[in-house]
Amino acid sequence: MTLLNYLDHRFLGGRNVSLIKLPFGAGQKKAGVEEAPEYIMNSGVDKDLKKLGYNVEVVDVPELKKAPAEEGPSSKQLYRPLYVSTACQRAKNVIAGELSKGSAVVNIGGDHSLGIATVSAVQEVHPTSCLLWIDAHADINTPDSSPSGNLHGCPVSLVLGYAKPVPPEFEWVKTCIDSGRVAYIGLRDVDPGERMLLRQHNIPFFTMHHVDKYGIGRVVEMAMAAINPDNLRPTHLSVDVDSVDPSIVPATGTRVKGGLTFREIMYICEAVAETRTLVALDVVEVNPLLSDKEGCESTISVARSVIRTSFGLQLV
Ligand SMILES: NC(=[NH2+])NCCC[C@H](N)C(=O)O
Ligand SMILES: [Mn+2]
Ligand SMILES: [Mn+2]
Repeated sequence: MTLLNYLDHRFLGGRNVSLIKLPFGAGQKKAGVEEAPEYIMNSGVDKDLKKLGYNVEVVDVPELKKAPAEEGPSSKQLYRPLYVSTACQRAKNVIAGELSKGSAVVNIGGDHSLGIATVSAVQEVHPTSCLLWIDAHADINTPDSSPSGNLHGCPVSLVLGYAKPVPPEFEWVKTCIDSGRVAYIGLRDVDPGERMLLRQHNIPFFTMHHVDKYGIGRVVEMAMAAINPDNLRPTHLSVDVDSVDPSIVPATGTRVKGGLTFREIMYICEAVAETRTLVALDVVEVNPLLSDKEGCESTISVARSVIRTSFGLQLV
C-alpha cells in the first residue's frame, strides 16, 4: 500500500518553512499584542515543525516595534496610519523574500492590520492564491466606515481595493486579490458597512450561525469549493485567534462570545493541510497581557496547535 506523503505539496518543491516574528500592535489600541511572537515561539513551534519533517528558519523583524518619530497628519480618523503603513511595508518585503525562496511562511503577529502585509506579499509571489480568513470579525471596514479607526479592522478592504479614496499612507498597497478568492469562517461581529460590502461583492462568508447549522465539515467544504475548487490554487490561511471561543482563547483584544470550539478550529487547519496547498499561515491577535497566566497559556497553546496542525500534524 502506498500512502501519499503529507509533505507532498502541490505548489512548493521543498520542505522549508519560515517562521516570521512580527511584533507589531499599532493596528489597535491595547498594549501587549506586539509581545505575542516571543510567547508563541517559546511554546516550541519550531521544534513541532522540525518533528514533522520541515526545515525551519526563524526570521525576526524586531524593527516593527519602533514607531516613526512623528505620526503626521492624516486625512482620515485612523489610529496611527503612518506607523501601520511603514510596518506593513517592511513586513511585506520580508514575507515576500521568504516566499520567493520557495518556502512556506508562518506570519506570527502582532495584530491583524498585518494582513495588509501578508496578503500583499502572498499575492505578489503566488498571484493565483486564495485567502481563507478565520475571524470573529470581517476586518473589511474602509477608513470611512471604521467605527474605531483601528486599522486591524480594515486590512481586507485595502487589499481588495475598496478603500476609496485610499489614505495617502496606503497608496503603496496594490489591489492584489479579487472577491472571488476570499472566504470567511467564524464571523459573529460584523459592522453595518462591512455587511454591505460582503453582500455587494458576493464574498462567501460563514458565520457561527452557519457553523451551527451545517457543521464545520460542510462549512469548510463550501468555503473551499468557492475559493479553491479542485485545489488548483495555493492557499493563504489567516487565523485571528479571536475566531475561537474566549473560554479557551481569553488572551486577545476583541473577544466575542460564541466562537469556534477547539475541534472546529483544528478541523479547519486539518482540512487545509489535507489540500497540500498551504503557502502562508497568519496567526494574529494573541495578546498575552490581557489574561491571567492560565488564560494566557490556553491561548498560546491554541496558537501553537493551529500552526502544527496546519502543517500536517494529523495527516498520515
Ligand atoms: N482584527 C480584529 N480583531 N479586528 C477587530 C475589528 C473590530 C471592528 N470591526 C473595528 O473595525 O474596529
Ligand atoms: Mn477578530
Ligand atoms: Mn481579525
